Amino acid sequence: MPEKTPDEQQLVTEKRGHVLVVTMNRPESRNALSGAMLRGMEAAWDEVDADPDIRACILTGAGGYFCAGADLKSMNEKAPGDKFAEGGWDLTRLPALLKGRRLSKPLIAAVEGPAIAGGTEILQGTDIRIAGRSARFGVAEAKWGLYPLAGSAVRLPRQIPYTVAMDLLLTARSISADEALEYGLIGRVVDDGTALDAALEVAERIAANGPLAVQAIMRTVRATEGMHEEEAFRFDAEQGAAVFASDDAKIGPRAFARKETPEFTGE
Ligand SMILES: C[C@H]([C@H](O)CC(=O)SCCNC(=O)CCNC(=O)[C@H](O)C(C)(C)COP(=O)(O)OP(=O)(O)OC[C@H]1O[C@@H](n2cnc3c(N)ncnc32)[C@H](O)[C@@H]1OP(=O)(O)O)[C@H]1CC[C@H]2[C@@H]3CCC4=CC(=O)CC[C@]4(C)[C@H]3CC[C@]12C
Repeated sequence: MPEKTPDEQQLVTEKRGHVLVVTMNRPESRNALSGAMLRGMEAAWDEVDADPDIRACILTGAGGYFCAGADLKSMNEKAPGDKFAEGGWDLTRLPALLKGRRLSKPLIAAVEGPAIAGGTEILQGTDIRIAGRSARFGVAEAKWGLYPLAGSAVRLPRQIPYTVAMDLLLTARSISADEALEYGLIGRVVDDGTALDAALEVAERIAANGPLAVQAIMRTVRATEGMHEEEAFRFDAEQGAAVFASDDAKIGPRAFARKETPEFTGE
């Protein structure tokens, strides 16, 4: 394997069994997002979707920090506004930050330290969220005269109570992990330094389940968002029937009867 360039090292991936761990790696800048990091993230999501051996993935940050959003210092060299004005940008989609792109496998966030601005924005594209007790969350963009362009003005009020979402978006203040848990922005608070271990435990549990079942559940949840119940149940029925017709649906009940652990093939 050729050695990675410094740019490529800003986003590190590691496969642990059936789990891909994706690490934002600029700890000296609290893992602030660079163009190179975004390119790495997009490639990682492509790998997750394309590799049938990957059954779950984790997004985390190096050095005890999750992510401080866009690199504000580099915006003094060339502002995103100037970049965008050059053309070639479709701002309805930022696939690296999971705006306009949803993964086909479960994504778990393992948060330590700050998850601010873009950090809380990408969090909203994850499925299961675990944070160390000292983690902090917030959508700080307005504080700097910026806009949360990775989707928070749309997604946050759909994920947490309206008044809390508006408070966070408009005041740009940050909140603790306990508050984020109370509002349902995250699902679990653990001791500092153990978020990745807890995320790995969850990912391994998911990876041990029938992959066809897991991915069909993901598809149904995603595709039926905003659908009328009748239409949603039609989609749900198609997905469920396909899973019940699979080999995995025979392997599971057989293992139960034999008091064995099922070894799913994903077929
Ligand atoms: C549009 C999205 C997104 O919505 C926009 C944003 O995310 S705006 C970012 C706002 N961020 C913040 O408000 C966080 C600022 N930081 C802090 O508040 C604190 O640092 C902290 C709470 C995070 C941590 O506090 P600490 O006390 O622990 O540490 P501190 O001493 O403060 O910091 C330690 C050192 O780290 C440096 N640091 C911290 N944060 C940042 C930061 N955000 N940027 C740079 N450096 C940071 C700090 O200065 C210290 O360093 P010293 O040297 O020691 O002083 C956008 C999201 C992604 C964008 C795209 C990215 C790629 C692109 C590249 C381009 O060229 C074109 C545009 C684009 C595509 C770009 C477009 C916008 C986004 C999509």
